Amino acid sequence: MNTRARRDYQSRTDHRVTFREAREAKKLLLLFLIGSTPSLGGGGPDVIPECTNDETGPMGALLRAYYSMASAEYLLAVTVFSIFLVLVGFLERRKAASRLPLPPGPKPRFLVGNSFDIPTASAWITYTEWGIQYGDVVHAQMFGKHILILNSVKVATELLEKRAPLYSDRPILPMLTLTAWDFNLAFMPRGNKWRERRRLFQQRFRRDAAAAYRPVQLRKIQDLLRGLLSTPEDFAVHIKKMTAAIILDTIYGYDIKNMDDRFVYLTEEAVERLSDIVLPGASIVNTFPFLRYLPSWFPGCSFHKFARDTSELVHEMKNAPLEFVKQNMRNGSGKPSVSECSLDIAGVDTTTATLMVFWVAMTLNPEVVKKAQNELDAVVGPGSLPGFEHRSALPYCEAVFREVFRWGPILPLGIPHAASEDDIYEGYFIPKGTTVIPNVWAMGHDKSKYPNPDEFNPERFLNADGQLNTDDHILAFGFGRRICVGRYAADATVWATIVSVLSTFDIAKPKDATGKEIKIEPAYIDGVLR
Ligand code: HEM
Repeated sequence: MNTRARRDYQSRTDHRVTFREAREAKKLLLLFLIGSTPSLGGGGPDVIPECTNDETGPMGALLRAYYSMASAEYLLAVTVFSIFLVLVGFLERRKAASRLPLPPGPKPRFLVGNSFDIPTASAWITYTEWGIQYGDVVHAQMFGKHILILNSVKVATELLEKRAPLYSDRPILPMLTLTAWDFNLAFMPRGNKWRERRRLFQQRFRRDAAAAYRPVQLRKIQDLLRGLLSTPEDFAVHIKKMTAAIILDTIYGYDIKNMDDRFVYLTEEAVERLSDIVLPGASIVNTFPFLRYLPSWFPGCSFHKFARDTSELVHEMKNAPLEFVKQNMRNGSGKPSVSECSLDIAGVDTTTATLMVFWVAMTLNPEVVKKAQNELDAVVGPGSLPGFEHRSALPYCEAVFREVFRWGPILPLGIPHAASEDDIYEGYFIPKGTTVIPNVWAMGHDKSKYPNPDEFNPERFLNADGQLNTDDHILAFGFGRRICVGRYAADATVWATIVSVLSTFDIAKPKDATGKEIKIEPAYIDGVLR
């Protein structure tokens, strides 16, 4: 054998060794991947032929090359295979999960689902009845879109709070974008923009920061009392002005002067339109998003005009305070700039609506007014207005405050959340994208917890000794990571207004010309806000 032939032979032999060992290594690698070897750190690299630095000659070089190639190949294979396994596992789980039943609910019809079962008015009553029939978690569908109704505090806590990362999104509603309402934090999908804005809001409205607004709140409440003294019949106007004034001052430093203020008008108008934008089934484009790309003359696409008009209104509403602040900037006040925060429905109209519920409740329950006034007289004394320092000494007034939120939640179906991933709850499948509606009305009208729930009865929050019980969770502020950011400020405004009004005024039914009381039938306007 000549030198060249020997080298070829040697080289072929080395290759044979390498291929054989490589085959062996691959076999072991496969065994490892299917679970025969203990672990990547233990079994994996150990099975590859050892290669030391002092190994010389072509065999050493080949083994070194092989070692590094095999390691890279090995790692790549492990990575690819692991990703593959994760994907298969995910798909398998999804397949298995989707084989699980959906939560119980009214039987859907072909294509339209439960579109005809979901009422456009007082839906919370129907949902509460479904709760009695089907259970705490009820499923419905509209043209293939899943809706989950949560009828008890237990399930709302389980899903919206304990599984908050899965249930902190909002449903995608094209109409919100078309009307420009999507600027509002309350309707923003979960994501960085929402997180950032919420964090800013929280900085200004968390419990201790909100306490700084008390002087503004008390000042505006005194304006309300003066207004009530001069024109008591305009109580609704005075309340609106007060809540708007508090929000505008605390968020924008905007000191509102009178009710004709364009900003208040714009806010009211824009909020009124929300029910035609966000309620399930309210707008066809929310059900069939492709319609947004069709022209307004196309049959069924008249929503375009409504959307255009509303978006002009919303833009003007957003810019009105900006214009004002430009002219009246209070430099160095430490308040957020307009570009950082945005006024939202949650601020003005929720507080106004809650105080209107209080007004109705007092008109219908004069004995509650009397009891609260007796407590105020005993604790604060005549001739003085109650302050926050009196709060803990006024358990009956606190019970009135809690009962207002329970008896007449102004967002009876909260603001819907959305599931950002598939989920399984008590053996039921909840698909990604499901709209999740907390039925706050049902929770506060649960007969087992609140007997005679339609009665306004503050005593349900008191123990036999007249002290407050532990039921202090105000469900009306929502749940989980989407819970109302303004709740501490709202809590203070509502409480201080209730006690200030009760300590200075009687609230009673109006009388006719003969002095007879006029009967009052409380009626709620259907909408996002009642
Ligand atoms: C009595 C008055 C109020 C009530 C009943 C109320 C109720 C609510 C409810 C039910 C939500 C949705 C919670 C959820 O999705 O689970 C919400 C969200 C919100 N509220 Fe309030 N709210 C009130 C006052 C306020 C005030 C005064 C402010 C601002 C200063 C405010 C700011 C917000 C904001 C920014 C959101 C959106 C939070 C988010 O989606 O991350 N609210 N509110």
